[in-house]
Amino acid sequence: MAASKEAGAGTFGAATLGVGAAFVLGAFLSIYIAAKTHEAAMATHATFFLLFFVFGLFALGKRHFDALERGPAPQAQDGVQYSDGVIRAGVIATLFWGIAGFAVGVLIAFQLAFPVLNFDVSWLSFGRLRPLHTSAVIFAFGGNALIATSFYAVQRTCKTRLAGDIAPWFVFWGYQLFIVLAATGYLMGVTQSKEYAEPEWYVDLWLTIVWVVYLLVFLVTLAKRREPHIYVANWFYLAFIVTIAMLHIGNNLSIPVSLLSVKSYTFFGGVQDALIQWWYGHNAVGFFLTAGFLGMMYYFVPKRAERPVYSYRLSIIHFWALIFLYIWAGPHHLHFTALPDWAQTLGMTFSIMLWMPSWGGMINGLMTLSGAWDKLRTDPVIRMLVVSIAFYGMSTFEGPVMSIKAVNSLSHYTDWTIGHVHSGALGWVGFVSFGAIYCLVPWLWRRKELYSLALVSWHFWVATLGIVLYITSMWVSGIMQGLMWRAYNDLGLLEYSFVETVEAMHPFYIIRGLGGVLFLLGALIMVYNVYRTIRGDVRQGEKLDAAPAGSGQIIATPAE
Ligand code: HEM
Ligand code: HEM
Ligand SMILES: [Cu+2]
Repeated sequence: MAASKEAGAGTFGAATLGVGAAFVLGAFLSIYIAAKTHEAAMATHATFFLLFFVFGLFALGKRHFDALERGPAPQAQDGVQYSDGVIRAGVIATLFWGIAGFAVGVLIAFQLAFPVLNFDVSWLSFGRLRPLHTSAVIFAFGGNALIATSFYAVQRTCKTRLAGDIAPWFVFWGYQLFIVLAATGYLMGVTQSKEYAEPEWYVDLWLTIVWVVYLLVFLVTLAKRREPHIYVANWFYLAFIVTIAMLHIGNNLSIPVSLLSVKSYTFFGGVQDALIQWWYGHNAVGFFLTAGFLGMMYYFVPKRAERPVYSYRLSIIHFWALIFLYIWAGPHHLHFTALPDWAQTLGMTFSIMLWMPSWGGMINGLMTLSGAWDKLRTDPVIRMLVVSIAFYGMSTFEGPVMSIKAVNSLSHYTDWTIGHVHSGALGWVGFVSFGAIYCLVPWLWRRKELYSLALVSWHFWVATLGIVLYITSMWVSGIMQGLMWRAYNDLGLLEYSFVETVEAMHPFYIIRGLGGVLFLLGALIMVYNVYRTIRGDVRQGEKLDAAPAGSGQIIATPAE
């Protein structure tokens, strides 16, 4: 089906014309808004939209004329012409945004230690750079990694080409536009002040369009699969895509002031707004930072280890339990607030139960290596993947503990939360993505192996040391901070002033910053390694005892 579409590219297809028409309309709307608005930020963003549509039109035209004079069809695998170009672009975007996001993380870490680094410039102030960091690492780095790996896994496990010709590219470029709008918006002070959902209404609408196309590409690819079974990684990816759509729309319901203004007012007020926000925020962790990356784990760990998933049955239980429990746990972000007590207790209870399916997933991932444990020694990519699973286990144990109200009364608002976040973010999300990229690059660029496995090993150790410095310093700093806040003297007065707690945290902020530098350094080593691999180089004198895992076949179909 897809192949015939490729062959029949002689005339402008209906899809090309439809998308072209939509882009023309979009361009005119952008010009109108840019010309009429009184807000500099809106004018800037309308111009970005305009550029997107104009370049989009050129790209459509170029694609059409290239198709007219296309040479012999590219090489097929398993008799399928996979669409890999968009995945290659996704891998590069992941690396690019990863470096940007980590670098901003390092900067804001040092701003907390040395406030002079705010430079008295509003654009560079901590308040604007912090959401820039969180969005860059979660949505730009993590999101691109998820889109790219999901496009890879769904094609290979369904033995069919990705649905649509233009659609996957629209998802890719549309998503990059979303990132640029969000990031530049924060710098200009445009935000609706909802954590992890800072972008304003027009950016939200744009993301909704992109996301729906993403969902359609994924679903139609699944529907035209040439394998009877839908492999478990796809369920996790699908749960991620569907739930993020639901959360994004729910939490961003708002009324814009006018078509020409960036400002909007949220639908909800007071504690209802808080509850919706943390229903969103918690499940963004659950479905973006967890379910999506579990999809990655379920594809890349078995592939790299060349072993089937340890227990397919466990993966099914793990899946349903995880998605059922996660959705109720959001109130653990609102302990001791105006939220009714029963709701807080409900959130706590579901969080504690969540420990079980989380560890089910961890066990399934780790035990997939049974019989291949020697690969931990010989293959640093496997080592990276395994350690990511270990961090997943650690943060999903810490989370339930922190959700207990007695514990949360100490940990809430402190650096302990920040430590928890980054053991999940750096250890789990970061490492599983790095592992997947190290697998993907040789497969996508048709290289035998990476330029250097020794450099992967360096990346692994440098980054691991960075994570350890980050999270241990935050545990100490966080618990100290919490204890200092609640310390009373004999007269019943507070023992410490606020500024004394800030002073006490200073050394730990420096340690955290250094940890961040190491993590960033590791990522730069990866970029170099990937660059040399793409160029087709192999490092001299390197002993390759790790057998490269082949690509193109489904390694793990159900054992039953
Ligand atoms: C070089 C690596 C990194 C450094 C140095 C770093 C540093 C920081 C700093 C200083 C903060 C603000 C903490 C505060 O307000 O007290 C922060 C927040 C945050 N970072 Fe990172 N970060 C890094 C990587 C990442 C990655 C890879 C992710 C996710 C995949 C991530 C996710 C987050 C999140 C979600 C928050 C907000 C936490 C909260 O509000 O509780 N970070 N980071
Ligand atoms: C069973 C799994 C988990 C549970 C029950 C859980 C629970 C919690 C709790 C209780 C908090 C503190 C809320 C507060 O005091 O404000 C928290 C914060 C957070 N957790 Fe987890 N966690 C889990 C797994 C994870 C994982 C795997 C990640 C990252 C990949 C993660 C990312 C975060 C983030 C980003 C925050 C900070 C939210 C904010 O205030 O900005 N969590 N989690
Ligand atoms: Cu949560």
